[in-house]
Amino acid sequence: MAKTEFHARGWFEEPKVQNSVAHGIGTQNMLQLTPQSGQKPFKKLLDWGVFFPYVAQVVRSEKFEYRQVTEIVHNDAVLKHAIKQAAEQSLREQRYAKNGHRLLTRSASGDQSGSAVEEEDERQGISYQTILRKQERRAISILKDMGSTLNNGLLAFTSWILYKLLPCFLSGVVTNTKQIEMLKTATERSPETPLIFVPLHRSHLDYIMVTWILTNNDIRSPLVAAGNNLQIPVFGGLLRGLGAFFIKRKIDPVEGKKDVLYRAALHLYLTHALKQGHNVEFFIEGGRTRTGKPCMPKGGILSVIVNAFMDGSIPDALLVPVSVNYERLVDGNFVREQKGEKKIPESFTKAISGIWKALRSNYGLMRIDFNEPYSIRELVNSYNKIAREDGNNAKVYKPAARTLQHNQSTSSLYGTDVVCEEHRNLIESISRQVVFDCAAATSVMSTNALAFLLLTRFRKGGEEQILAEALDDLRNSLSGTKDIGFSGESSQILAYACDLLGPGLVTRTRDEHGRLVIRAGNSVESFIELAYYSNMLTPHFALSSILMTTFHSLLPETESKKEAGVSRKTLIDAALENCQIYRYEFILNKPTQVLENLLYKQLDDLLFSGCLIAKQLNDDNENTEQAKRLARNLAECIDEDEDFLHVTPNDGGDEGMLLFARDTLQQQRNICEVLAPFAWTYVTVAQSLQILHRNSMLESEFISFVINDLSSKVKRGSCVYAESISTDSVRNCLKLLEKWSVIEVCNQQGMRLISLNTLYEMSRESLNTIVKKVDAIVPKFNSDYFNAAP
Ligand SMILES: O=P(O)(O)OC[C@H](O)CO
Repeated sequence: MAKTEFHARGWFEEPKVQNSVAHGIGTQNMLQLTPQSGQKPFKKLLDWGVFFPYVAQVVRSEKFEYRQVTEIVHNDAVLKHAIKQAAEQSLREQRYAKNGHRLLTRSASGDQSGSAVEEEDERQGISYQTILRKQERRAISILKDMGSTLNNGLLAFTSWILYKLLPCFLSGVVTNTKQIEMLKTATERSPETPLIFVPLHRSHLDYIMVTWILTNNDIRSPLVAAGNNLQIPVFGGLLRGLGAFFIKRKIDPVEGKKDVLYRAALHLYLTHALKQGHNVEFFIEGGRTRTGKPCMPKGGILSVIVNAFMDGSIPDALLVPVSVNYERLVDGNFVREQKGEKKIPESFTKAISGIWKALRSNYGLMRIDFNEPYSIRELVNSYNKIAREDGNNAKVYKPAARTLQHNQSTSSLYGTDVVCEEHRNLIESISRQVVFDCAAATSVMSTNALAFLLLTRFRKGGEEQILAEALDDLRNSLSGTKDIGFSGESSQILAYACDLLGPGLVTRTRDEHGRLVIRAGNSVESFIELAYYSNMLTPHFALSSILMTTFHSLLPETESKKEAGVSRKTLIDAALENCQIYRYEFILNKPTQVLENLLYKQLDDLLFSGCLIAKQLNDDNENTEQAKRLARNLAECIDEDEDFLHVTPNDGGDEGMLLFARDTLQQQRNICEVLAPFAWTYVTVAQSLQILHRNSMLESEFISFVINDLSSKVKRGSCVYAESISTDSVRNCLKLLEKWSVIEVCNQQGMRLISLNTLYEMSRESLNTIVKKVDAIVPKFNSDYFNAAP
């Protein structure tokens, strides 16, 4: 990719637009948008804003009152109670440290009076008052570290700087005009209801971009929950002034011991922020995705917000799922971490060198989508409705005023899974729904499409013309279901995306016949990085990939037996089992959707595309099948009601049989390829379990072992997917094995030790069953018929 020299742009220079593709219809490029500058018709000709558009934009954009919250929290009775709790906890610990069991035993049996205990404390030099004062000072310091200093001055100044700097490395910041209008309408309609922005987290740039976009569209900037790893000199202060409030990434420093004071401070900070009319933003996945696909949600912050609604602190809040995507990731890549190396912590020098590098490069378009907000009140009502109609004793959630919340120990926190037990299922459902919706609404960028084609259809590369036809097909198949973040002629899009990703990732060269050929770079690292871009599309094709792979694993190996086919019910049941294997890798359905129905719907699509053939039905059954297909499509349209439109086909006898389709073999293979790299990671983890036999291991060591094993398989060529080398997927598979009780994970002084559960320790056979179960998700391309594919 040609490097653009960094140069500060002049006062009247228009944003840089060269080397970019057109963004979708109905969208606007914020870099070219200064609605307050006076350039629009009907504004005064001699308006100074015409000459200083960016200054006019930031000076004239709407200013809001941003109330500081820390003082209010500090005076809250609940915090005072938590300080006392923390002091008592500390007192107990000090007594234990000095006296061990001696004092505790005596106190418990009551043979020592209160004053005697105090005397003993005095002898030991323990003073409750000193401890209390220490906890009071700690509370002040926690709030000082945490608190945001969001203010209009810094917002305006940063906004102006960004107008000048962003065009140096981004060709556009694209938003959807209607979505911005929708947010404005929502705030106008109910100004006292806070907006809770919930973006999927891709880059550190997300923090300031969401704020920048909202500020310049006259929407109140949110307080943003940020990990304290970003509390670095200069940048930490800047982020704080732009709305960041910092949260420890590990809430309880000592395992098994709750930091009651910290939890109370955070809980109160958020609740008071909402009560003071602040909008809030938090990243539901905790950190940035390392794989390009969404991570499993962490319920922490959401739990506090739902609690605030449940205890009547706020009448309602609107959750706004936000989808962010970059044509090229400004943060670089996560290849090191995927290969098992440790993350390099954020620092001032790392930030400066990152910014310097960014300014001298081109990252293409950034796209942001604000999706339809959900009212927490309505969400709670609809989950209650389902709970009541299911009639299965599921909990019904009711908001109820609470005067004083004494028990903060289960309140929830940034990037942790700790949620208020009372609402655990509700929080889990809402957070999965938010992540699902964010992922579904993320716009596909040119680089996502190119990487997806290269990894699933053209692993050895392909002629540009043929790739362009495949891109046309992909765009057609996505149309109506996913937003495409680019427009124009497919071969131009490919050339543009190749240029953007650069020759280290993708090469575009002429072959001996003068034809342009596009190939993925041939290093392991290139494939891992390309997978990041490709994985944006993976969840969209996950169900069909599971179905197709399952179908082939059920199909008898020999040519003659294959004609018999597979029954629909057998296929769906086996696919459902395989979906369970991916439970920590993908969110395949919303909590309100029935997975089985979605699989039947995908099955219809596979039949329609000719990837499967239904055994000829007699006329009556044909009509029944058609009616059921229609009903499934209807259920898909009104997915909230799918529970009531659960339609399964008649599976009796030959009529439910699905036959192997010889003509579309390549297409079937492409579909299977979508999840094949994940399957290889999973099966390698399962096979590696044997090293745990009579041998517990640090989780980190086990992960390194699996990554090394995968690397040598890739080197030997026994695994063709270099992108299977993925620490994230290894971790997800370990969670699954823990869930299945195959392994046990115990925490010893902050280190995670894993070992086999007794059954699997005792019986090799049981362990082999697990390997076999996981192996069912690996596409069997070695079968004769796959080799016969063109
Ligand atoms: O992706 P991580 O883990 O570096 O975390 C990013 C978060 O924004 C940290 O606050």
